[in-house]
Amino acid sequence: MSRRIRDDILVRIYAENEELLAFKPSIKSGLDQLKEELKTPQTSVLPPIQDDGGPDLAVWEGIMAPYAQSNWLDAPWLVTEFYFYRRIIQIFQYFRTSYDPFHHQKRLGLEGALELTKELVARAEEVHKAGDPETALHFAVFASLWGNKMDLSLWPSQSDGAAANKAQTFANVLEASSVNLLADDFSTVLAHLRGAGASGRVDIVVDNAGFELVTDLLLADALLLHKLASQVVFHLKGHPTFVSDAMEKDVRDTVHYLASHQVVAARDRWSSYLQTGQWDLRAHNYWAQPFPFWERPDEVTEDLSQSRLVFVKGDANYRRLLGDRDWPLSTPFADVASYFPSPVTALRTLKAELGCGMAEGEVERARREKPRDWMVTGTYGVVQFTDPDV
Ligand SMILES: O=P(O)(O)OC[C@H]1O[C@](O)(CO)[C@@H](O)[C@@H]1O
Repeated sequence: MSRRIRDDILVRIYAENEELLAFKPSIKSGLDQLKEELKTPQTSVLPPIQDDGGPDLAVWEGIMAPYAQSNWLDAPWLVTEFYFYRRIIQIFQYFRTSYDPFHHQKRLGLEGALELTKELVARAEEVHKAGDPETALHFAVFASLWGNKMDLSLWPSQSDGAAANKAQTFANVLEASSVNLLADDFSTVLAHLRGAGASGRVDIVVDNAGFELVTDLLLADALLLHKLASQVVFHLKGHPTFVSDAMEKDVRDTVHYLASHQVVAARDRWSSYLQTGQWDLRAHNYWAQPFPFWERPDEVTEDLSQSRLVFVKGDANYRRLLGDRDWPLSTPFADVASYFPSPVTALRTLKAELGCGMAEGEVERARREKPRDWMVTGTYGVVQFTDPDV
């Protein structure tokens, strides 16, 4: 982990913020110090987050208190990953400047996926016109699930030349989706959304900006168009983290960018959803912290409990849903996630070695097909639902 952060993520941070670093030596030396720590992760004790004006400082003191003497390797992986990104924004003084060191990558992710996005939105429009809510939701849920395989932490943004490959890859991914599903509660999700008191509010705990975010917007669009929700609330990171994770401004930038690049749905519908509040964007620093989801500030619990269904996107959010624990893989999802304050659906491609709710036969199949890395490449996915009240 520390090597990937140092040799990949940190290298890109230097390169993509070169202009700023040239006249801000304090930021450069902060990055240099972090790089030094990561060269000797087994002996570098994790320094506390300093007062950088962040409203989350006391929370981070609490998070890091048990690890005051820990180094990069002996503190839990999830904690050090979130901590790394919190250190980065401390170095860049995000809370004083609003400077997003990952802006460039997020932008490349969006631009590099423009052709693919147009193709996908056009397909979604055809599906909507056909008028069948089940087909429309199916298309949108699986686009949103497999959109998570495109995240920038695994797929560095590339030039336009690679866009065709991405389009092809994504087409293949969608096609292969049913084969690569290790748990599929789609029909229960649909029944729930169509159930008593249909419509109302549906939430999405968002993961990455770029192409994945576009697929989440498609999901939110489908929910409204087919009257499966009357409002969609997006939960976004309060500050830059995990490279490409989406913040409120990334959603607005994305809709604006697509609207000005002839994506008609973005121009005609998505912009007005944002204006009317049918799409409601809510940012909280909690989403950028390593707590298991059963440890929540009261206001987050209160907020989520208003929802008819919360979609939880991506691998890092899924790890938090499971408390990053090593559950037996066949443990029913309901047994793990029944603490959630509302009905919940996880849309996750597997990128970390943990999981639940997967039948033994499916796990065996995946192990046979990709013995070395079936859990970490995003090849396999799950759609898992539970309603704690049922
Ligand atoms: O964007 P996602 O789906 O949350 O994936 C991020 C994942 O990448 C990693 O940082 C490395 O694989 C995992 O720790 C994390 O779960």
